[in-house]
Amino acid sequence: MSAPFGHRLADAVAARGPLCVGIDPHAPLLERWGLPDDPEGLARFTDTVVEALAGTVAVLKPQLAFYERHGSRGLAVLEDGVARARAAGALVLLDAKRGDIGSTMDAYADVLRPDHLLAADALTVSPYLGPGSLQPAVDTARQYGGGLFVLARTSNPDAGTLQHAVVDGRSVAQVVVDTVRGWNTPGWVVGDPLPDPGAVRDVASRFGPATGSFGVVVGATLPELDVDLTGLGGPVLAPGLGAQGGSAADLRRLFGRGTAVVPTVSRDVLAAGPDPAGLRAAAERWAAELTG
Ligand SMILES: O=C(O)c1cc(=O)[nH]c(=O)n1[C@@H]1O[C@H](COP(=O)(O)O)[C@@H](O)[C@H]1O
Repeated sequence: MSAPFGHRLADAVAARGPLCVGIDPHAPLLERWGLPDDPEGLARFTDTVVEALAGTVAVLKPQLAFYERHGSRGLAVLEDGVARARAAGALVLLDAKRGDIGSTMDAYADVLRPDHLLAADALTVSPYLGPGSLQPAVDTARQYGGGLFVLARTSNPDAGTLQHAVVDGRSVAQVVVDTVRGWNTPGWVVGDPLPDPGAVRDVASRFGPATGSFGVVVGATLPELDVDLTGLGGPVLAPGLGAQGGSAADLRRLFGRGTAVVPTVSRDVLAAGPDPAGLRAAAERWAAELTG
């Protein structure tokens, strides 16, 4: 088994900085890069991004939807891109937002197994079927040293319609955060009393050490941080930067300078292609802003 994802992420962030770049080959971006909207165009786009960035950024986050729309040939492009990104030293977070009943979730989580054709380091998952439905993915992640990022407070404007709903005095988003805090606490399972936030000793940031393998997604677009991340013990993936309006200043406003935050940018970096130097410069600009 590889080392636990949380440890590998902390090492990657220490060596390369916290930036995650999303690989989102939208049809308009392919066109802008002068590429056809077909598997060949997809392959050239993916190769270019991987070659330009996999040796320098901590995490690459391919968005599965943009590969699936090209059918099996698109998935073959993704398999190749994921393998090459990992070989070049980037962690790969597969953005698939999976969520289903346990038996199906178990199959989705197979992507965290090293022998899977798409073998990724971590996976985004949706908790809509209830925190317990994600348990098979937690088990697979633990077994193979993988990670999960669970949607908690997403970056889209109407996300609060569901995520602010209150269940037994806690918002849905808070239930998600508390569950992930539990998964980062040894021995805890869904249904147990919630672990004390202070139980995870806070050494790296006010959100706890970034060494847990289970993280949450909290958008950089939120007007205010309306979930309590204290003692989370794992990373916070923060999308919504650039194209969705979020900025480095928003990240600082929402999260302070906690090292456990992994900011992720897709279009705002990818628009600088297809020149690899342009892509690298755009990623470096974001990295500088985020750490500045
Ligand atoms: O899980 C995600 O990555 C995610 C969660 C969220 O709340 N908002 C969000 O935009 N994302 C993803 O992050 C990427 C954002 O792309 P850009 O807006 O181009 O940076 C897309 O692939 C989204 O699917």
